[in-house]
Amino acid sequence: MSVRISAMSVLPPVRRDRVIAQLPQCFRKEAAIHTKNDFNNKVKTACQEQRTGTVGFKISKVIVVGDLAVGKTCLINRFCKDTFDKNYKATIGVDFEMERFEVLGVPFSLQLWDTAGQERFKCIASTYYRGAQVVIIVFDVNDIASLDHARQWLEDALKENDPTAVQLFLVGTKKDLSSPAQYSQIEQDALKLANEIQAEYWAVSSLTGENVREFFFRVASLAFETNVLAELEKSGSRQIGDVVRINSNSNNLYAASKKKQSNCCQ
Ligand SMILES: Nc1nc2c(ncn2[C@@H]2O[C@H](COP(=O)(O)OP(=O)(O)OP(=O)(O)O)[C@@H](O)[C@H]2O)c(=O)[nH]1
Ligand SMILES: [Mg+2]
Repeated sequence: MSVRISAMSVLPPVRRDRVIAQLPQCFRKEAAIHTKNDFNNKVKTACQEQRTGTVGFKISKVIVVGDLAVGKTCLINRFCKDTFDKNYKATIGVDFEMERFEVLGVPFSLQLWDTAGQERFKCIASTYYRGAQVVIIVFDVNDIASLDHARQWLEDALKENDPTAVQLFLVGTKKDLSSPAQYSQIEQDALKLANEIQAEYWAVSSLTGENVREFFFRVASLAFETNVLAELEKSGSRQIGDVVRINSNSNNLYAASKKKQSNCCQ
């Protein structure tokens, strides 16, 4: 508790437009990590009671992969800087941005790794895949080949990570460039793939900003939820018992700690 207060006083406050009080909804119910309307009850209670352990200091690593020029950098720049550059500048290797959120009153950070899609930079970029909690596979909704390559990007990203621990998103970009008819055709294929690889599907436009903020809020919220649940599982009953003791009577705590000490010397 005291650590949390001092960390909060050192860091600047989280931007007002990065405060998440409610679970943002998925884009398509047919391809979502889950379709619940609200945060998990255990997570909500833990946040209210400030029992989120180390989650408030955690930085979750997010890697953004996909073919060259599909719009990975523009997607990150639209969200983090609210800018859009119509000129293509290839990412060389990797870049990263930090984004701080506050979810259900708890600070939470995402480290967004923007990787190169160009083949010649791929081997540098792939050395940064390790330790990702979230993998975002980006394709261009006007380029079916970039969707076909999504599986390969996924395979490469998962080589460096525990597949069961990664949250996956499949994101179609440049929605502004496609007609509704063209779009709905590629969306069928994208939804099918998203289901096969168990990814949550989104379609966005970094030019207009459509769905960009909603998407990243969803990523932050789901990553946060997973982290809190993992923390609760890890801490189990021992820490919860300790908190009860602290709250009920500080003398008891002293007695308990003395007892613990004597036990451990035996
Ligand atoms: N119309 C439109 N153009 C976009 C959009 N997103 C990106 N672009 C354009 O697509 C081109 C490539 O965008 P980038 O974000 O640099 O692509 P990238 O995936 O980062 O490419 P690499 O770094 O080489 O892997 C640029 O010219 C962008 O302006 C979008 O939503 N709409
Ligand atoms: Mg780029």
